[in-house]
Amino acid sequence: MEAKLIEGKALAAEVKREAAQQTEALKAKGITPCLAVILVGEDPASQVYVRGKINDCAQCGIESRNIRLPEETTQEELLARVDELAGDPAVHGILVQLPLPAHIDEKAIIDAIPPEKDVDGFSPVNVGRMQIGEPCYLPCTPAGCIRMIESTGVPIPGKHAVVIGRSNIVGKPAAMLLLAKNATVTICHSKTQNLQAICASADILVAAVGRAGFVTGDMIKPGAVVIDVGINRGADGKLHGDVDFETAAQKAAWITPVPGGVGPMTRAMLMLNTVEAARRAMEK
Ligand SMILES: NC(=O)C1=CN([C@@H]2O[C@H](COP(=O)(O)OP(=O)(O)OC[C@H]3O[C@@H](n4cnc5c(N)ncnc54)[C@H](OP(=O)(O)O)[C@@H]3O)[C@@H](O)[C@H]2O)C=CC1
Ligand SMILES: Nc1nc(=O)c2c([nH]1)NC[C@@H]1CN(c3ccc(C(=O)N[C@@H](CCC(=O)O)C(=O)O)cc3)C=[N+]21
Repeated sequence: MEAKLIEGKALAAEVKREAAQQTEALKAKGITPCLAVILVGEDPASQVYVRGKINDCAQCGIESRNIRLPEETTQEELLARVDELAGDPAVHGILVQLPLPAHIDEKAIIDAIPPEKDVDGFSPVNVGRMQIGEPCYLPCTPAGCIRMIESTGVPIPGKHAVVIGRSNIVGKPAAMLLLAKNATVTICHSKTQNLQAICASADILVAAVGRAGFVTGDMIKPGAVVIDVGINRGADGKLHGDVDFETAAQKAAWITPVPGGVGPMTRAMLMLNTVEAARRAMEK
C-alpha cells in the first residue's frame, strides 16, 4: 500500500483563511488581534520559527510584536517584559519561544503569562482546563495533529492511538486530546518495553521523539494514520521527521510529510488561538 499524504501546508492555509476571516470580523468591531512573540538569544532554528509566526500573523491580518532580547537577558528582565505585555490591553497573545537560555527558569516564565493570553496553551491553568475538558487554549502542535487526523476522514473514536513521547508540550497533551476524542490511548517513552509491537498495533500513531527516522515501516500497522511531529535538522542541513518516510509510507494509509506537515499546522493553530484571545478580551 502507498500511503496518502496529509497535506499540512494546504490544511494550514485553510486554517489561516479561517483565522483571517475571524480577524476581519473582529476588526469590524474595532479590535485588532495582536500577538507578541519573545525570542531570547540567537538560536538559528528559533529565529526561523519566529519569523514564520510573524509572517503568518501578517497573512491573517493579525498585528504582531516581534521582541528580540539578547542571550544574556536575565530572568528578572524577561519577567519584566512579560509583565509589561500582560498588562498591555492591546496585546492578546504572548508567546515566549522555547527553549530559553539555560540560566532562565522556563517554568517561572510560563507561569508569568496570564492564562487568558497564553496562546501556546502551556500555562498550568490551560493544561488543567484541557485535562478536565473546560474551554481553554489548546496547545498548538497537538491541536494541529488532531485536525490533521480528522482531515483524513478516519474516525478517531474507539481506535487505538499510540503516542511516542511524553513531553509537556507535545506528547502528553496529544495523548490527552486523542483521549478526549474517545481514542484508546497508549503513551510510549524511553522506558517503554516492546515499543515495536505497541506501535504496530496502533491505528493512529503520533511520533514526537526528536530522533530522525526513529519510526520504521516494521513498527506500523497496515492502514494506520501516521502523524510525524519530529523536526530534526540533519548533518545535510535538511529537516527530517521522526518517521522513516519511505518505509512507513509502504504500510500506512495516511502519513504527514516533514517539512510541510505538523510544523505549518502548529503555526496556523496559533493564529486561531490568537484570534480567540482577542475575541475573549473584547467580550470581557
Ligand atoms: N512540528 C512542531 O510544531 C513541533 C515539533 N517538535 C519536534 O517534536 C519532537 C519532540 O519534541 P518534544 O516533545 O519537545 O521533545 P522532548 O525531547 O521533550 O521529548 C521526547 C520524548 O521522546 C521520548 N523518547 C526519547 N527517546 C526515546 C526512545 N528511544 N524510545 C521511546 N521514546 C523515546 C522521551 O522519553 P522520556 O520522557 O522517557 O525521556 C520523551 O518523552 C522534536 O523533534 C521536536 O523538534 C516539537 C514541538 C513542535
Ligand atoms: N513557545 C513555543 N511554542 C511553540 O510552539 C514552539 C516553541 N516554543 N519552540 C519550538 C517548537 C517547535 N515549533 C515549530 C513550529 C513550526 C515549525 C515549522 O513551521 N516547520 C516547517 C519548516 C520550517 C523550517 O524550514 O525550519 C515545516 O515543518 O514545514 C517547526 C517547529 C514550535 N515550537
